[in-house]
Amino acid sequence: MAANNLDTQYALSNTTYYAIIVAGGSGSRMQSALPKQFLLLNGKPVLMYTVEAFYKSNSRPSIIIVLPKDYHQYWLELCKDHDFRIPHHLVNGGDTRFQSVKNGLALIDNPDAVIAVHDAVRPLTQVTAIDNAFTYAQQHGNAIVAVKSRDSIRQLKNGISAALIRNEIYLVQTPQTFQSGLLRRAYQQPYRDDFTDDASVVECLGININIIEGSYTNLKITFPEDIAIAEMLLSNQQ
Ligand SMILES: Nc1ccn([C@@H]2O[C@H](COP(=O)(O)OP(=O)(O)OP(=O)(O)O)[C@@H](O)[C@H]2O)c(=O)n1
Ligand SMILES: C[C@](O)(CO)[C@H](O)COP(=O)(O)O
Repeated sequence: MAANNLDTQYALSNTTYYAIIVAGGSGSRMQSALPKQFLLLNGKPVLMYTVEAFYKSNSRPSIIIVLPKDYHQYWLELCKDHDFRIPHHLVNGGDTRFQSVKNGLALIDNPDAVIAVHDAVRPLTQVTAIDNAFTYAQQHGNAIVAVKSRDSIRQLKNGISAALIRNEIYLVQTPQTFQSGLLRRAYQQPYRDDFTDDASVVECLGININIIEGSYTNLKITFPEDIAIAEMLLSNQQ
């Protein structure tokens, strides 16, 4: 675990809300030499937009950024270049998103914490979604943001396709927010390939996952074309 050595370093111990921003991936589908969390959107790195959204929220969580271990120095230099001073702590990423979340969790020892896990590569998340997720999880144990499918949905199995009921289908996003004890217990389970998000890990404990309203613009930057879409959406927001 590496600590951020900017003058933004601060103690994690006594806030209730925490955000684990997972930026430990390599972005293979983006096919760029630089991991996508550091790519520029209208001149500013993706990860900075994401951290800013949490910093601007009313919840004002303590922020933990999970980075690939070879990119800590690179990030610190980016922070200096962009005069980025939002307080945060840095942790090494793992080989999977699951392991990266686990590494972030290891930094939090407050049993009363409410923890949001968020993809670094969702820079367009709205502050209201962050606040709603924290508040809902504090009251009900967990909350994930998701949007209803706008397209018709079919499932293809063994060559046979079948329509699914669209109104029952949600597309899951982040933040995904949980009471600390629950998330910690969930991440003690052995890794499985079908753990594609935090909700799937927690659900494995037999817990019902609460869905709250997300936004269609909460894009996950995954493929090269997503950069232009994100830049356009950001320009519209300003
Ligand atoms: N070992 C990993 C893998 C992913 N992530 C993070 O999880 C988020 C969502 O993952 P994804 O979009 O799949 O990112 P990558 O794994 O980097 O992309 P790809 O699957 O295309 O390689 C990203 O912010 C990514 O940095 C992480 O922290 N640690
Ligand atoms: C966590 C997530 O963003 C929810 O939609 C998604 O599951 C990440 O998936 P990926 O395969 O790591 O892109």
